Amino acid sequence: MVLCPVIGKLQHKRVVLASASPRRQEILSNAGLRFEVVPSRFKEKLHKASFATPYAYAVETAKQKALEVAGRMHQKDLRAPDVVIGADTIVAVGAMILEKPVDKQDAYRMLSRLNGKEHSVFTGVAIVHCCSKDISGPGRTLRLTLSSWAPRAHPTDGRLDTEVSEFYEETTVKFSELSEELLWEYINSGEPMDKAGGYGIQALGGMLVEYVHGDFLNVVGFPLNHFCKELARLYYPPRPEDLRRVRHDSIPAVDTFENLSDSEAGGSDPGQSAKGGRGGEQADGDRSQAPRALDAALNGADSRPPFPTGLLELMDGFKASKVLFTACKLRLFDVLKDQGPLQAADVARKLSTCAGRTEQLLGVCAALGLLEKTRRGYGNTEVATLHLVSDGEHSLQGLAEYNDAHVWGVFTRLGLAVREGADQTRGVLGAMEEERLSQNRELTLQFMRAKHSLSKLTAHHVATAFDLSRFASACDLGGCTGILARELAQEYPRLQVTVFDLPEVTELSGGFQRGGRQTERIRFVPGDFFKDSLPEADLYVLSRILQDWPDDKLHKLLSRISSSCRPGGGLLVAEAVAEEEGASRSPRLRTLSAGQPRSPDEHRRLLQRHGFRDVRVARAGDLLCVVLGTRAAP
Ligand SMILES: Cc1cn([C@@H]2O[C@H](COP(=O)(O)OP(=O)(O)OP(=O)(O)O)[C@@H](O)[C@H]2O)c(=O)[nH]c1=O
Repeated sequence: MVLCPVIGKLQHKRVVLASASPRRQEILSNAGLRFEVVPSRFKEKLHKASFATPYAYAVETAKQKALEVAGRMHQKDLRAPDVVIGADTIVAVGAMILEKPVDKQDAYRMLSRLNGKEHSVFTGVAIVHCCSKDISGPGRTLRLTLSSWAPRAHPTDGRLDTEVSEFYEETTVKFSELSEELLWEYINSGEPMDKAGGYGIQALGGMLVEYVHGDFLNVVGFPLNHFCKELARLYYPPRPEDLRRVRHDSIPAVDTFENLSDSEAGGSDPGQSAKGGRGGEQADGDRSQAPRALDAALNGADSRPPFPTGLLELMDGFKASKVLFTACKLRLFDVLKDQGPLQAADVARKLSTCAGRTEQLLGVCAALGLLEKTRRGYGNTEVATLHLVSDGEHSLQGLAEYNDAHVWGVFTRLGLAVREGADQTRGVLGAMEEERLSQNRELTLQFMRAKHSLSKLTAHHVATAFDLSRFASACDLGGCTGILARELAQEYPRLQVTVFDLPEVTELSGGFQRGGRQTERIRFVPGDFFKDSLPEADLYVLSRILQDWPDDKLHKLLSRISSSCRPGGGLLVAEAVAEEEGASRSPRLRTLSAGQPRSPDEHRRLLQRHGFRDVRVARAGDLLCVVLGTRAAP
């Protein structure tokens, strides 16, 4: 059987399938693989929003399922299996990921989303090669860095070293237009309940399907063909002379995009190179993932270090940001919102851009989960519709524009900042400082749009982190466009809110106001909180202000607020979350301003130092920590 030699490579190894899926077990058994079944106990609760693409989520889930079983078996019987296979199948429609329905209503919700639509089924697969090594034993113990920071088992008398090979497969499926009656009849059959997306293509669910493009078994739950190719690559790696130039596809297809930047646009559709999954391409440059490399490395026959996948992702990261910024600047998402889906050539025509390079850009955006590609062309995904269309309620277009126009330049001067220690924002935004915002209206507006879009994400969390109903008036220092003021006025019907900010900001804030009753309780007062008297208020608010100032300025501002605040008054501070004190600072690079994120305890001590007591700390989403202190009697 053509695949036997490949499957045969595993015949003399202890293979475990870390899956309770009867379909997966059947597919692998039918292919002649001998294995034990040890269902994984990994809870499939990874934070979906933290993955750039649906398939990245499936691959990571598959990996964690397999590593959990490998670690548990290593602990239990001190001899981990040789190979553990994990898999995770998800259905993706737009940027929405559909897993197994929790109940019939959920199944109905899923099937309704899929009804009459084309969607993708991704199965992520992880092949974990294990090697238990007795750390007290003789010989060389080589700690191999995992290609991903996977949890290690807590060895009793040996360390479990693992090498993870991972990939995903995508299959496109289209449902016919289905009646409510048929959907409920299918749901009441019970078949949907243990299947991603709420359907089983291999059974009754087959009746719902109009067409399938790609590997059918991948939909059922295990991409056998890709799995065998992966085994072939691992156990029969190409000879050096066969090796193509190593391509790092940590940012799918950006590499292709870059290659084409120096030649007439054309070439392969980057979206396709991303479809094959990372294992196929990554592994070409990733030979150290092959088990032979692990054996050789452990026996000293080969001292090459493990492939630095994570590091390459870090090196490539800037390309993805620049692709996003370019797409935003071209208003790509606006065009697709109004006229999508569109074929690449039509997009190029509407944007008056080069057809070939536009196609590359679209492919990369699709690979990054910003666009979805169907037979009818490219359309916005859910996240693009929500956050990248310029007039959307939750648009982050302003932030992208500002980062591209200004912050990007700041980071090009990072070396100077590190060498000279100066705050390099002056180098790029210096124009803003020296010539003052008032003489640079466009720059001010870009800054305000960026701050407006970012503040919109957290304004409600900040306004509701504590019960502020005891205050009758609030002053939002540096309140910019008044987005937080709106939330405060909306949340606390009797609160009067003053937004206090530089004259060149308050004169432009009108453009950001939307109507509504609460605006009657909001006023904008121009001024400089370092120089001018602060408006009277029961509660002073600082949202994303302190972290942008050096300590001397920060203490000056807090001292001025403390003097203006009457006993019993409050100070509400909302700032970027930093790691706990002493840990490495949040890896999110700041805009090189002179301030830095502080831990909740550092904020607490800061307020106490300036006369505030009963200091409480809360979290506002993933981004901010909120601190509220009460002014003590002097
Ligand atoms: C789209 C589709 C999915 N499935 C099954 O859906 C489950 C996905 O869930 P999972 O979390 O990946 O796997 P599991 O079943 O929970 O097992 P485990 O690996 O232990 O998590 C798997 O069963 C698949 O076959 C079908 O049988 N037919 C289909 O058309």
